[in-house]
Amino acid sequence: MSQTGKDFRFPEGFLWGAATAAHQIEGSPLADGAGPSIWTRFAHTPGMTHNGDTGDVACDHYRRWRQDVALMRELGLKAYRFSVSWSRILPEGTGRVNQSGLDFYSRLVDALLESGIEPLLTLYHWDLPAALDDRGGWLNRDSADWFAEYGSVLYRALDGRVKKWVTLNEPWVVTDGGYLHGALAPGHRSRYEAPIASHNLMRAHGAAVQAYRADGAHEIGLVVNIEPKYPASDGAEDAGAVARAHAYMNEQYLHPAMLGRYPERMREIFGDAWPEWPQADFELIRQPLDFVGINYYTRSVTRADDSYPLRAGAVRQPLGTYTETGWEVFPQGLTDLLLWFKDTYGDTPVYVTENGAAFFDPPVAEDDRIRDPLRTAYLRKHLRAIHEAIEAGVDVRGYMVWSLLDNLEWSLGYSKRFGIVHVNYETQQRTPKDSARWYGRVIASHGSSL
Ligand SMILES: CO[C@H](O)c1c[n+]2c([nH]1)[C@H](O)[C@@H](O)[C@H](O)[C@H]2CO
Repeated sequence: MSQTGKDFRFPEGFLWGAATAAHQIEGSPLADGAGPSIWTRFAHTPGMTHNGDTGDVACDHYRRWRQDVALMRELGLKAYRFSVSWSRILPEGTGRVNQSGLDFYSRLVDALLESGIEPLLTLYHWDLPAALDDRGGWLNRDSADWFAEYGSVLYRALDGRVKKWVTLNEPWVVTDGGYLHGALAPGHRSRYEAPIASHNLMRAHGAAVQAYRADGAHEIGLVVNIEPKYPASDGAEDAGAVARAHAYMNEQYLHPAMLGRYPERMREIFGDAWPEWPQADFELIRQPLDFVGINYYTRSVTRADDSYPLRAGAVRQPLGTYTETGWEVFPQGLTDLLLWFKDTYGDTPVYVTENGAAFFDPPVAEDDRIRDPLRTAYLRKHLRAIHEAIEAGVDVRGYMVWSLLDNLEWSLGYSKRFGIVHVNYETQQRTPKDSARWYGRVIASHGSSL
């Protein structure tokens, strides 16, 4: 029972876990026959990342994975969401399979299962093989076939031991960051390329799900980052800005995947840069899914502005609490989003596949503790927000905290720490923060102690 007297016990079978991604934690990007990814290239391009930080070492998880699985077990995790590095499996992106790469993930999965931890495997968490980028990457319509081929190699090797598969992590970030604004790999800045990359990502998602239905026998879904948009005023201009921002981030991916069409406003947003798509593409994209993963971090109070392409921007809240990445702490937004998802797309099961915060953490104290009360408070509030949505009828099946470990925060390098476990990057020492110990108690109590 929590201090409030309310019992926040979650449904039986609710899956409690933590999430990471290959490029952010593994290191050794070219070990044992692996090929380079677009992030290997991007991070080694001067000026692209904070301090020139790269994933060459990261959390050295490629070599320390046994220790990390033991840590997950000690913390009491029941699930672990991780991604596979495509270019470890297929160094050229297609064709030749690198058995050493398959063996790494096979050993990891077996260790998780032996520890009573369910693996959730993400096929694509942003690290496209560089060899495929050389062939046009997500701008090439063949990318759907490349991705389905890659998925099938993993399905055949791991399905059965892995029973929950994710095709893409956050196609919006891949497109907005990698093709429109250029802040993420491959660093393109084109309003014409962005819709093409985005559409091919969704075609690839559909092709990988189709391939799974042929090769796999368990569950597969899509992970999206969605963010509730609230108008800065009750004026018509801001209402229009909210509608555009909502369509661009939240509906642009879920509508084709769940409804087989784009939201009306995409052409308003991109104008002549928004192509006419063949109807057959929507039959490919809209594949029945076993679940949808929702990554939630913050909300956006939105007003009209002259930014491109949205003509909409976020308004900082003077009384808001903000994390180190500048995101407002707003747990109600998660409840609102989960209710919106159910109202818009129906009763497809949902996992909150990422939720967490970067705060400035103090150093390890003499008692070996790292006191991170702000992170614990953030996680508690968001878990309570999920509980509220479940009570309102949303079928939320699990929660993966972002992240298990402090790790490489993409272009921000190692400057932001999201982990419930601290990583000393000089020594690779892992130290569970207070939030990790607290989370373990929440899991053991099935949420009652929230
Ligand atoms: C824009 O926020 C997104 O929902 C989002 C936040 N995050 C993500 N997506 C990515 O999936 C992770 O790789 C990031 O490390 C993590 C923290 O930044």
